[in-house]
Amino acid sequence: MQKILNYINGSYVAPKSNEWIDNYNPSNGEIYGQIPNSSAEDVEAAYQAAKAAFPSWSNTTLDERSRILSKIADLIAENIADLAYAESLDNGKPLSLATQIDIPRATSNFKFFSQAITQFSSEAHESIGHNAMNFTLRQSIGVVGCISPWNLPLYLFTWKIAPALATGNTVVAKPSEVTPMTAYLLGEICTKAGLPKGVLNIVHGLGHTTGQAITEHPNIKAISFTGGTATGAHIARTAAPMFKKLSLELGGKNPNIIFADCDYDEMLNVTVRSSFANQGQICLCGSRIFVERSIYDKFKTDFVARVKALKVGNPFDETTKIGALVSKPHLEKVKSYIDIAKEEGGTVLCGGNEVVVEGSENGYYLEPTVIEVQTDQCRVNQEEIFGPIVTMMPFDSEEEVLAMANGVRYGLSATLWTNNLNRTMNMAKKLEAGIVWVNTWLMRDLRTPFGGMKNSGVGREGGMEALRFFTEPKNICIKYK
Ligand SMILES: NC(=O)C1=CN([C@@H]2O[C@H](COP(=O)(O)OP(=O)(O)OC[C@H]3O[C@@H](n4cnc5c(N)ncnc54)[C@H](O)[C@@H]3O)[C@@H](O)[C@H]2O)C=CC1
Ligand SMILES: O=C(O)/C=C/C=C(\O)C(=O)O
Repeated sequence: MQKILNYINGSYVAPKSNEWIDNYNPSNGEIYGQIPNSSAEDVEAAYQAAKAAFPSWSNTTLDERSRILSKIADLIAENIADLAYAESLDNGKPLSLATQIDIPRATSNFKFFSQAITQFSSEAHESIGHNAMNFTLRQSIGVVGCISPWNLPLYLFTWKIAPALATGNTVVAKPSEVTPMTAYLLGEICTKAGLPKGVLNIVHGLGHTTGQAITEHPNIKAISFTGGTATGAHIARTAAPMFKKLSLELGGKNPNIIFADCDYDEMLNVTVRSSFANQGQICLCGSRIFVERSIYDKFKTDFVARVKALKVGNPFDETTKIGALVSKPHLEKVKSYIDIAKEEGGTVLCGGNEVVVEGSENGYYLEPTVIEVQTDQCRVNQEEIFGPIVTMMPFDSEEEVLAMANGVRYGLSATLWTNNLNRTMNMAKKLEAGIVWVNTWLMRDLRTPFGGMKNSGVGREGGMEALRFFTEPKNICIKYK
C-alpha cells in the first residue's frame, strides 16, 4: 500500500506523529493508500521552511521565477499520463476527463502565471501642483496559505499556487485529504524544475486540524481557499480577527436559463455537459435549469433522453461519461437530496438510483438524475448538492426567471441561452453572479476575474486579480523641490 509524504523544504517527509489517514479509491471503495495525518507541528515545520526561503525567492528576478514556473508547466505536460491516472484513481472522475481537462489546465495555470508576472505593473500618481510623486510598490506578502478541494484536485491546487509563487511569496499548501495524490506528485516535479527548497511546502491532512493550523497560524498572512461555503465561513471567522488577506471561492447553485430563441442543438449539447461534467461536482455546474414554457416539453423529452444515454461506469473505461462520486459520505449526502425532492413533491424524470458497476461493485456510482420541481423555493433548488442532480422547471417571462435565478443565497455563475442581444445585455447586468456565460459554459480565459457574489465567496482570482491578491500594495510619496 502506497504511503504518500509531506513535501517540506524540498524533501518528502513523514508526519511527525507518524499518524496516517486511509485513502480510498472511489471506483471500487477500497483503501489503496495512506496519507499523513499532519498536525500543527508539521504545519510549523512547513512554515519555517517557507519563512527561510522567502528572502531569496522574493528577490529572485522575474525572468528566473518565470523560467522555473514555465518548467513546472512543461513537466506537468510531460507527465500527463501518470498525473491523469493518479487523479482519476483518487477522485473517481473519468480518465478521459482528467487527461483532457484537469491536467492540461494545471499546465496552463503554471504557464499562464509564468507569463503574467512578467506583464504585472503598478501605478504612479503625480500630485500636480504639490511637487510630489506617488508610486505604488506591489510587494510579496511573505508566507501564504493555499487550501484546495477534491473536485478538481490538481487544477485548483495549481490555480492558487502558481500566482502565489509568481508574485514571490513562499507557500504552505494543503490539498484535500480526499484527493491528495497529484499534489503529492507535484512536489517531485517542482524539485526537478529547480524550484528552490522551502518555496513550496505541501502538507497533507484533515481540514479541522491541518487546514485549521494553516488558517490560524499567526505568521501566514494570506489565505486562498476553495471549497464549501460552511468551511469558508469558518475560515473567515478564524482569519478575520487576525486581519489576514482572504480569497474565498465557495459554493454555487447556478441557474441555466434557456430561451426559445436559442440555438437549440448547441444548447442541448452544452446543457448535458454543464449539468453532469465531473459527476456534477464543479461549483460552476448549472444545477437549476429554467426553460421558457414554449419549448419546455420538447426540451424535457430531448434532455431526459440524452441524460439516460450517459454511460455510468468505471473511470478507466474509455466509454464512461459519468464516473464515481468522490467518497461514500459524499454519495450519501447527494442521494439524500433525491428523497428530499420526492418529499417536496418533485418528480424524478430520470436517474435517482445507485449504479452497481460490474467488477467495481463497491464503487460510489449514481445515475445522472433530473428532477422536475414545482417551485424554485424547494430545498433541492436552493441548496448546493454538488453531484449529478439537476432540477428543471418552466418560466413565462424574463422578470419571473430573473427573480428565480437570483432567489438563492449563492451567486457564482449563470448561463443564458438566447440570441436576443437586448435581452442578453439587460439580463446579464441584472443576474447576481460573478460570471455570466451566454450561449456557452465554462469557457475560460485565465485573464478574466473569477469568483462569486453573495455566499459564493469573497474576492476574485484569475489574471491580474490573483497577482494583486498575492501582493501588498505600498504607496510611496516623494516630495521634491
Ligand atoms: N469548489 C466548491 O465549490 C466546492 C464545494 N464543496 C461543497 O462543500 C461540501 C463539503 O465538502 P468538503 O469536502 O467537506 O469540502 P471542504 O470545504 O470542507 O474542503 C475543502 C478544503 O478545505 C479544507 N478544510 C476543511 N475544514 C477546514 C478548516 N477548518 N480550516 C481549513 N481548511 C479546512 C479541507 O481539508 C479541504 O482541503 C460539498 O458537499 C460541496 O457541497 C466541496 C468542494 C469544493
Ligand atoms: O477556474 C476554473 O476554471 C474552475 C474553477 C472551479 C471551481 O473553483 C470549483 O469547482 O470549485
